[in-house]
Amino acid sequence: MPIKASTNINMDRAQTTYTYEKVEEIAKFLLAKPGVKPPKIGIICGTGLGGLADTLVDKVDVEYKDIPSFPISTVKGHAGKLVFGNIGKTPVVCMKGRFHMYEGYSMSQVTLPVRVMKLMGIKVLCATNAAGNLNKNFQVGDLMIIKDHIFFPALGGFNPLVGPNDPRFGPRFHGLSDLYSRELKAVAEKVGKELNITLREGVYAMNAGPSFESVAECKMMIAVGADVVGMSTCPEAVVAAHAGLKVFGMSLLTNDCILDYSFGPASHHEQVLSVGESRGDDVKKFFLNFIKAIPDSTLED
Ligand SMILES: O=P(O)(O)O[C@@H]1C[C@H](O)[C@@H](CO)O1
Ligand SMILES: Nc1nc2[nH]cnc2c(=O)[nH]1
Repeated sequence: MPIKASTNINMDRAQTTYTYEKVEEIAKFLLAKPGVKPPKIGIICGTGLGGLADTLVDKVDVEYKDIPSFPISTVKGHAGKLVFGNIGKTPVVCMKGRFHMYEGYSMSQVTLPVRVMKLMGIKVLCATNAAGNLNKNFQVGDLMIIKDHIFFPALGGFNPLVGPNDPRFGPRFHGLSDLYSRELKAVAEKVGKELNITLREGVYAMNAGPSFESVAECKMMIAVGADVVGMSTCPEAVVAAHAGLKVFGMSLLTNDCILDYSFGPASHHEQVLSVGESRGDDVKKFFLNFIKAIPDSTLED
């Protein structure tokens, strides 16, 4: 696909691009669409995992290109639309396609949808992703609950909260020691057991991408406590928690990271898509049941 120059892409570190009023305007634009109900849960579908959005009942699709000021998806496996609908009695919105730093989007662009979903009314953000496996006890195809993360770009200054802080989005300083909701993790564990789906738990590390990791980088990530590595999720999780949302994260392990120089060069994207396809049914089954198991009290103000 030819790449078109776009004014939509910039690499500013500061969170200056979208004011509260702009985010509110986008939220109101979406809520005014016929058939759209204020969602209680936002779900970000990772690479190859968009099938979950197709399972919603009473669906309304809105293409990113038709949403004012929204970025567009440029990656295979990310369809580029919001899908509103119901899971059981709960109104949800799925992002069928997310934005990544390596596409050239700023952190404010990557996380814009989270703030839009917050102003539309969500209380819980579920972020899914495809990730490379670093843990010798895990296997390709496993699902892993994210219990914590290592946000390498943020440690280097690319934190989505850099820049002037509007307190209507959240506080200036915000602790991350309980970033991934322990309450939602407990619900997920119970649902996994009931469905007989094995759920691993571990630490997700974010590499900005688009290069997959070198052997030395993989070894470094293992040494600092990462179980899997990907190219997303941390920015959205941080902005969601800053806004007071409960966050649940899940990785599908789509490939083993290469820890041995005897392997040739590997680019995993096609494998990522095919494992997403082959494990998609379990991901759908898990989320349909997980969303239904979230207590009403968790989705109240
Ligand atoms: O959007 P996610 O994090 O699921 O996508 C992963 C990271 C890259 O975008 C892509 C690599 O295949 O999959
Ligand atoms: N950084 C990174 N992201 C991925 N997404 C899916 N697999 C991988 C991987 O091995 N590394």
